[in-house]
Amino acid sequence: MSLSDYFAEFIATNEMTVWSDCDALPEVSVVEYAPGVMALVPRAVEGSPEATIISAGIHGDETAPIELFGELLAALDAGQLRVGAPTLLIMGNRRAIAAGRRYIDTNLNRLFRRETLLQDDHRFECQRALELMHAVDRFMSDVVKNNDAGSVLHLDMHTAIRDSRYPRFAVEPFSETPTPDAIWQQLASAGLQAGLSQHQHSWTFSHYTRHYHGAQGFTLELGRVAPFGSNDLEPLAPMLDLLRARIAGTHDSIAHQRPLMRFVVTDEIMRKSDDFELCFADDIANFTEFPPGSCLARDGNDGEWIVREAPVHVVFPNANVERGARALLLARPLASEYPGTQ
Ligand SMILES: O=C(O)CCC(=O)N[C@@H](CCC(=O)O)C(=O)O
Ligand SMILES: [Zn+2]
Repeated sequence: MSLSDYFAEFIATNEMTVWSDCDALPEVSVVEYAPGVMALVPRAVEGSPEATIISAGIHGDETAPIELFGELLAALDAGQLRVGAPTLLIMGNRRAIAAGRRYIDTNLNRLFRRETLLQDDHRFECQRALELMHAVDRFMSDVVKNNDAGSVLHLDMHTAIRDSRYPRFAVEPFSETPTPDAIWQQLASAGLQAGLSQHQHSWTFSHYTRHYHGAQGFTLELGRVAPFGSNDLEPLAPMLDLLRARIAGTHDSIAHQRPLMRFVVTDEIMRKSDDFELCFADDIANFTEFPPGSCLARDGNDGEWIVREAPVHVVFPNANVERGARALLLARPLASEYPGTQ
């Protein structure tokens, strides 16, 4: 069975896909950790190559990352991409992808919290979050050597609902430990134009690998949501190059010279009531700047959110989130444009 067939079947069928070993990767141990989750581990490795976790389809309507993932599978199947470093390949929300929806019961990318996610919550995404957390735990304990957790890179690929002043950007989950410069440089070389650092825990998938395992986890926004077949993958070619290089274990040879604009989240506005609305047009681009005095949102009896003394940049505004969920992030730029500096 090819990896492409396996993942296509996983998305398309309601039956459990059964992985049967393939001939295309003779020097690689290919193990199914959970449905739609494959660990590829080279049987003989030189040195200690850095492991990578690559996930797509956590939101079912974000198709460009799924197409990029498909390119990797095709290259692996064709023998055009050698596995030189441990890799965990994850296809997130099967049912939401098949339905072309962000999620089925609840937003999967808010559930990655060990302390609160219960085994007996039978909503589809809750069960899937448990499977994905266990798969990452297994990869980190069985495959990643002791003390190497900090070198593992988790790239959780998404696309944004709206346009963006920086069409491709990385969200860095909150952590006490700063991301090494070399990682920012890899992201910049992959064509990411901005990095947005979270100011508090957010319980997303990439936060999970960072918070519980000390890995380098990022949510990547790779353009705008579009149906399958309508994505322009050309601007994502450098991203594909990075993914290929990480799998091959050759990313050290990638040239780094692009700048990356850095922002930090200063606040988030939650939707509290049914009467929540944004004060600005629905289709403004991510990172649009609002000067002091601007109204950002109105929420039932809580009144209006007004920008105070310094301008803010608005990211992920969405009035239609579930009650209690994040409706927008407010960010400010860091002083320097260059990777790793603040
Ligand atoms: O465009 C939007 O409003 C949402 C795009 C998206 O799915 N973004 C991620 C970001 C996760 C993070 O904050 O790290 C999400 O909302 O889950
Ligand atoms: Zn998403």
